[in-house]
Amino acid sequence: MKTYHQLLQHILENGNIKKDRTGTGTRSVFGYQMRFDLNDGFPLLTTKKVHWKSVVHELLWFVRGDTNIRYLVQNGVRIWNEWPYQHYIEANSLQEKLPKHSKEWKEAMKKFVAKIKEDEDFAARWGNLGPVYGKQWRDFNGVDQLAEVIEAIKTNPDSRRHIVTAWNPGDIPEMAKAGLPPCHTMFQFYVADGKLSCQLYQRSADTFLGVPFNIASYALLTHLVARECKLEVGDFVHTFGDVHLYSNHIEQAKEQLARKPGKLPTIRIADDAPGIFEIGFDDIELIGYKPQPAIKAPIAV
Ligand SMILES: Nc1nc(=O)c2c([nH]1)NC[C@@H]1CN(c3ccc(C(=O)N[C@@H](CCC(=O)O)C(=O)O)cc3)CN21
Ligand SMILES: O=c1ccn([C@H]2C[C@H](O)[C@@H](COP(=O)(O)O)O2)c(=O)[nH]1
Repeated sequence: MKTYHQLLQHILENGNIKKDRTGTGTRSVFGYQMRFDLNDGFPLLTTKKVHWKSVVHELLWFVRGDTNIRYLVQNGVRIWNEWPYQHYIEANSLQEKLPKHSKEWKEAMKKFVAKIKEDEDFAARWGNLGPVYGKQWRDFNGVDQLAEVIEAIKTNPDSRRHIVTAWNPGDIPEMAKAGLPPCHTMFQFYVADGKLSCQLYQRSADTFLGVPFNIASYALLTHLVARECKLEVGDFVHTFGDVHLYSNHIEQAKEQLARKPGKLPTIRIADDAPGIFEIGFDDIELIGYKPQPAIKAPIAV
């Protein structure tokens, strides 16, 4: 995963100092591309431990068209909790009582998450992120983009129109309320030599926390779609707009850069596993993942 290290290094050397929505501050560059041949192994970072379980559950949650964090919470995935929680705080005018990132804020978040898990009505009211990825992939103004793109890959592999877009302009204000406008904005598939490649355009990228998840997630999506279409896997191409390192991730990035990348793991999907729309967590096995220890970093909300 030298490719990812090169991106970290590139931002450290060339990043513009830039303010951002969260008030954290970033070093950022505009435009960058990485390419991973999925036949070289599964691109899950080895120079820090990435929470694989979250990657798989989040992707299955997108594929099933779900937008409520309840499924994630019930499966021990924490990565989307902050946004509906902050929306709950603001909708109930609790900002003064619970200032972002304070001790009280953190304590109250635990209670909020427990309630999402236990109380179905509360989850229905406060756990929804709005019409984010899952909704757009499966029902973009009535179009099941994921099902259609899979059908098109099977019937017309040479097409140059194998696109899924999460950027639905009319829905952006609704997404911004409790979630975020999509960061992984659109992706395209390409077939050559019996291999399926995928390219993602990511408009905004948190290089230290988000990108390792995004690479793994789209690599897994490519495997699942290839299996569905009886193709081998090709490349995953990751193209960026504003790709940044938050100012409170710089030391962590340097710590990671000092580590040497190890051998990549592989994945195996059970032969008797159902298709992409029914596949379960246990059907997907990660083999030989031996990462170096996790590196903690605060998330910008
Ligand atoms: N600022 C920001 N960065 C992101 O990457 C991001 C957002 N916001 N908002 C929406 C989603 C949520 N994603 C997230 C959120 C949290 C982590 C995170 O905290 N990761 C830690 C711990 C993971 C765990 O074990 O639960 C990590 O070390 O990777 C990663 C991706 C990606 N997205
Ligand atoms: O999958 C994801 C989702 C989000 N991010 C990051 C990119 C930015 O740091 C924030 C979003 O903030 P905006 O102001 O809406 O750009 O989340 C990511 O890297 N990957």
